[in-house]
Amino acid sequence: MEQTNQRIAKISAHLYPSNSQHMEDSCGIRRANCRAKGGAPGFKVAILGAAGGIGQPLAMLMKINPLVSVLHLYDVVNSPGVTADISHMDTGAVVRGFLGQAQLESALTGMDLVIIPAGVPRKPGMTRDDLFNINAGIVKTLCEGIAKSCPRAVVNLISNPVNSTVPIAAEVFKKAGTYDPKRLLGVTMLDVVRANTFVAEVLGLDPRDVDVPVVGGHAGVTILPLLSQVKPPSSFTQEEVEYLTNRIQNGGTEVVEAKAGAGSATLSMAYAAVKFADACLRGLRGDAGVVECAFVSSQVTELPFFASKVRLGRNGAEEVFQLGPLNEYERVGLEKAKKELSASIQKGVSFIRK
Ligand SMILES: NC(=O)C1=CN([C@@H]2O[C@H](COP(=O)(O)OP(=O)(O)OC[C@H]3O[C@@H](n4cnc5c(N)ncnc54)[C@H](O)[C@@H]3O)[C@@H](O)[C@H]2O)C=CC1
Ligand SMILES: O=C([O-])CC(=O)C(=O)O
Repeated sequence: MEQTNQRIAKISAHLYPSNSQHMEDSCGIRRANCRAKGGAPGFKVAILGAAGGIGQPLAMLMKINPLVSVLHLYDVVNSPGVTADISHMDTGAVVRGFLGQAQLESALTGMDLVIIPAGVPRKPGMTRDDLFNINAGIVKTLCEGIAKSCPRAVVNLISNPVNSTVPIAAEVFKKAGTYDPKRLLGVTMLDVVRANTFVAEVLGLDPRDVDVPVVGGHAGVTILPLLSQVKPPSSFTQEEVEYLTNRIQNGGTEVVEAKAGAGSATLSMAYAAVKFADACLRGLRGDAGVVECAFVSSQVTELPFFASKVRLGRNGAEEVFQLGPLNEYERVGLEKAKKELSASIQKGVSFIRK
């Protein structure tokens, strides 16, 4: 009997070299005999709000991303179930779940990239700004956690109103002494994704071959598609310009109304968030020429934050590009966008400085 036990121990030690360390599995249960997974090079990514409408498909898509080695899923509800589910996917990333404020620190420690889709979504008849009262506090708390536990992480902020939540995050980081403007990015990728789709429809092209810069911010008239700079170079009638600008600016509302009270864009947003996060990770890896639109600290206009094309590198948004030549229609749109943006930015700043 003793001999048999020794043989099993020997085989086990060979098969499970990490046996003595007891790995924590995806449900947070400490389980013996889990072989140390991974070792695969990659980045550590946390999703805050991972059990939500965006969070769940986003978690699924990030689990597939080969650049991710560790995926932390944090929420105030339901994260154990989502984590258990996602963790069964036979892709490289190791998944761990975290539930509630008491586990925020563990969820964030060591992360390279933090994606934040936490917060309430719109219902028909609401503007994104109507979400401010609830989401401002959520973003503040989560950013305080980031400042404490992973101050060097790149942050992708999705929670609305982005035009105000990004300034809130910046103020929280400034207060904590950890602010690096290059590492804080408001996610406006869905505006670009929509613009590519709608413009491709009008031009009769494959959306994958179309690139539309969308600048400004992420609400109504602050969403400014630059149709004069579409690639491949294209011309539009004035009617097409007005139709496209209006549809791109109101894409979010189109989904909110179609969902009729059941929330806002989640699936297309998860797609857009992964497209953007993947670009950030390629930048962190050191890939050259990674350029996407994002709402960042900016000197492109007189406003402290503005969405435009940025070059993503090892330190986040390493270069913020100028807007390039605008036509008259776009110049008028820019003035309108700046007026609303300025108020939204100020509202975010005042929330923390009050
Ligand atoms: N930037 C963009 O382009 C877009 C932004 N959004 C915004 O994303 C946010 C989330 O949308 P959905 O996923 O549809 O909402 P949802 O309500 O389905 O999910 C939100 C999740 O956040 C969680 N949450 C709430 N408070 C939290 C906290 N303190 N810490 C961690 N998690 C917390 C909730 O438990 C829930 O699981 C909304 O503010 C929405 O307006 C939505 C679409 C596009
Ligand atoms: O419209 C909303 O409330 C959600 C959002 O930001 C979008 O879909 O662009």
